[in-house]
Amino acid sequence: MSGTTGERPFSDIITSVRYWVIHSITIPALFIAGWLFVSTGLAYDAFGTPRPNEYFTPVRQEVPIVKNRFDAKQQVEQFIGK
Ligand code: HEM
Repeated sequence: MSGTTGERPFSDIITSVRYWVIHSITIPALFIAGWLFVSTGLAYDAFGTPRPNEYFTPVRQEVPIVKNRFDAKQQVEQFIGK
């Protein structure tokens, strides 16, 4: 038939009981997993994002702007006190 890819239509899937048996668990589970990922602080460690109290250190009170593109890695290591 023209105008169809032959896949099961979304309208059929999301009105089926089986879809909701599965996804009434998986959708909230994904939401809660995301919430915990952020609230436990794991996201900071996974992505290396500074925590709110880690932007400045006792030895560096100015904003950590990378100014030399060729020594960027070394500059970042100085900023984080390595
Ligand atoms: C660990 C998480 C998930 C698992 C294990 C899972 C599992 C499944 C399974 C087994 C099906 C086939 C269902 C059926 O034919 O009755 C399905 C389809 C589908 N799921 Fe999930 N699901 C998960 C998360 C999600 C989330 C978060 C969304 C979106 C908010 C989603 C959207 C869909 C859609 C749109 C389909 C239909 C896809 C298609 O056949 O074209 N799923 N999923």
